[in-house]
This record gives sequence, C-alpha cells and structure tokens, in this order.
Amino acid sequence: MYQFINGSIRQGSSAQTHDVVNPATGAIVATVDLANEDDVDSAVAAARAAFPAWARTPPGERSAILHRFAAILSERAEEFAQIESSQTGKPLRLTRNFDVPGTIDNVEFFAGAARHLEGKATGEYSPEHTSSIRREAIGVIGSITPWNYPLQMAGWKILPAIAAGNTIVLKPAEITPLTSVMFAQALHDAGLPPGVVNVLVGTGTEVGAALMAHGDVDMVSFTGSTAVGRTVMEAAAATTKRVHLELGGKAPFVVFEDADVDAAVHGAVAGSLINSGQDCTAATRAIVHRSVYQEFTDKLAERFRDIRLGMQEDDGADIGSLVSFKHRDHVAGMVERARGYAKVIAGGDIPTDGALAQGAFYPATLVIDAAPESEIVKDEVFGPVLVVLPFDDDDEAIRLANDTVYGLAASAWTSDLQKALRATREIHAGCVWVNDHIPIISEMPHGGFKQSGFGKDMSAYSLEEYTQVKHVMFELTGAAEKDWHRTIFALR
Ligand SMILES: NCCCC=O
Repeated sequence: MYQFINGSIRQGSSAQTHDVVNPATGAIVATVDLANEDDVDSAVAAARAAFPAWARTPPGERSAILHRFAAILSERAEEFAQIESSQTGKPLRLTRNFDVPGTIDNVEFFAGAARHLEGKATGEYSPEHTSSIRREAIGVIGSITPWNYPLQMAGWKILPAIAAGNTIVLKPAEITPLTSVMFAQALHDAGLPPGVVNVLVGTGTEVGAALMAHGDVDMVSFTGSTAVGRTVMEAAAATTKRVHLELGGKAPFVVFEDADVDAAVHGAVAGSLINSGQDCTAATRAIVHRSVYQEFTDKLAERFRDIRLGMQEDDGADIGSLVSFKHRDHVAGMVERARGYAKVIAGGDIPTDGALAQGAFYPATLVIDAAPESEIVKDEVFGPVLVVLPFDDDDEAIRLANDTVYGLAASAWTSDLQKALRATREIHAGCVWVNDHIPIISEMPHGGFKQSGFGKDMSAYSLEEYTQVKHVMFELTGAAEKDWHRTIFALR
C-alpha cells in the first residue's frame, strides 16, 4: 500500500498498479498501487480538515517537529539513500553524499525558518491609523514533483509549505514514488498531525490533473517540464489558484577568453554530468571564446571519454543509469538526430556489452559544430550531453547565453571582475554562478526566469511564497467623523 492519506497508509482506489523499476538493472523494485480521483478527494479533504489547527500551531512547535524529523532522516539516511538509488539508477555515491544530506539540511533550514518570518514594521503610515502586516498560511497546497531528484523535490515542496502552516497533498512521479511516501511517513513519526502531509501515488493524467484542478486546493506547486507547467497553469486558472512553477532549463556555461581552462573543464564535467545530466540546472550549452575553444573542447572530450558508467554500488563509477529506458531512448534519439547536422566527439553510443547493456545507461556525450538554432542546442535533452559553441566577442557570448526560452541557471567562467559582473547582470536566469556550476544551498533560492517558471524553492523566499500577506488597519482616534471623511465627502 502506497497512498499516505490522513496519517495512515492505504491502498489506492484505482484497480491499477505500476512497477517501479531499477533502471540500472531492469529489476522490479516495487509494485505500487495507484490512486484515482476518489483518493484525491480524500487526501484534499484530510488536508483541508487539518489546515486550521496546523495553521494555528505556533512556529516553535512546527519547528520542533521538523527538528525531530531531521533526526529521524539522519538515523535512516542509508535506507533513504538505498531506496532513492534503486528507483532512479543513481549511484549510491550520489544519493549518500548529495540527495540525502541535502534533504536533511533543507529540513534543518526550514525548522529554523519556520520561526523567522519577516515582515514590514507595524506603524502609523496614515496619521489616523496603525497598520500591520500578517503573513498567513494559504491553505491546501497541491504539488507535483519530478523523477530526477524524488527525495529532494519532495523536501523542496513539502518543507516550506508546512513550515509556513499550510497542509499539502503531494503527487510524486509514479516511476519514482518510494522515498516521497517514506518521507511523509517519517514526518508523521516525528509528530506531524494526520492530514498535514498526504502523498498520492498515481498518474499525471488522472491524479495529477485532478489535484491541479481541485476546487478545494488553494495553491499548486509543480516541478517538471515547461509544457506540463502550462497545463498546470491552465488547470489552476479555473479556480484562480496560486501557481508556483519550476520548469525546464537549458543552462549556458560561458567560458571567457581569460578563464582558467582547466577549472572550466572540471566544472563542465561536474556541471553537465551530475545526476547523469538529469538536472534542470545542468550545463547544457558550453559557449566558449574562440581563443580557448580548441583547448577546452579537446580537454573536455578526453575527460568525457574517461567518465565511467556504473552500477549503483560501484564506488568507482562517475555516473549511473538514466531514470528509464524510455528516457534513455529520448536522449539517444536527440543525439542520433544531431549526428545529421553536428559532430559527436565523445560518447553517443548506448553500451551494448556486459551488465551496462541491461540498464538504461547512456555515456557522457560531447557535441560540437551544431548551429545555434538546432534541436540539440535549443531543446532540453535532460541527459549527459553537452554542446560546445564558439563565440568571438562578449556581446555574442551574452546573446548566445540568452538565446533560449529558458532562464533557470547559467555560469560564467572568467578571472576578469568586469566580465563576471556583466554576465551576472545581463544573463537572464534565476541563478548565475561565477567559476562554478551546479552548487545549491538551502539558504539561497532556486527558481527560474522566462519559460523556466516562477516561484522559488528553498530559502526564506520560498517560505514567503507559501504565505499570503494581509494588511490589518486599526483606526486610532476613536472619533465618529474622521478627517479623511471630511476630505472626500461634503458632510452636513
Ligand atoms: N540541482 C537542482 C535541480 C532541481 C531540478 O532539477
């Protein structure tokens, strides 16, 4: 049973099941029951019923539950790392050192942030009134999370929502639901009241769509593709829900002529291949000054050819499998089409020998000589594929960096402060790294510009987004007839 509703685990009401597959081996990890629209109604009703009491629970009590939850996650870190790895194909090295500790750090951050909501000072902004601001929880949040970082994304959506006093119904991707259900159960073990967090395992077309359109959901938060994000917005419009979207990306990685090329090469490996490139902030377009283009490309191709694919427990592996065979075929299809108009100088071939041939593996792949308007440059691959494009002057570099509908993340590689400042000012993205690419931290926001969406995850900014601002105004004078009445009305 995999539906976590109102503090207990239940069977989904649809008659269907889904096999969660370890994409590195093809083995079935779990067969999960699937929810349907009736379960959406039950979960939303539970979240609605839990909302008034949870919203009134003092921040210190919410915080204490989150601190206990962080302790439980720390005790069970290895179990979470194992299951996250088995449902995604990620190396255990990644889940142990990135997914799980990152999530625990997020829990600890929001345990503190719950007690630290900022607001404008109460004051007499009009001579006859005292104004103050209340930041209130919004209500029931409906959330859909993706398959690339199931555990971290559950944290990014659930934690700010409940820290701010909301209740939530979360639907993880049905191909990677296991750690999201465990996350909710562990929160309950930490003392979270029933109904505050509910998790439904189901399909996007049935459960996701019903949740986004539900009349008793006040806000929707979604991480996934820009195309699906648009349908979320449309569904939310029917009842004017708040919308929080973290969508696609096509991050530029700009290497200026004065960059430390070796550092940029290392950065390109880490920034484009993390999580096998299944990361919406991953470097996807290296835009490199022509004076260092050949050196950068040669060194990077050599590194990419050395990248080792491996099974989850192989500590010597650099990257694991992609999340599914279907997704591996999508990545391979884009690279195959690119061979018709560009050159693939590293990777590009699905492994055909040994154990790797049984999994959804795809090698680190480097593409050059692609036109800026080609598919591999424009569209999201969401795999271990980096395209390198040359530029001749800084105006062209900035223009190429911004030549995308997306604006989630970017990086600039330079030792020149002026170039770095220009890049951080002129590249339109929610995050611009200088001389690095990918690090995230709980204190800083993550979220996009342009068609990468709007709304921030992590940080105090996300906590605020799960609140609504209320202006409370007290009349001060006690007079029946106020000064402002006389200003506007010809009273007799
Ligand atoms: N590195 C964080 C990425 C979040 C979504 O893919």
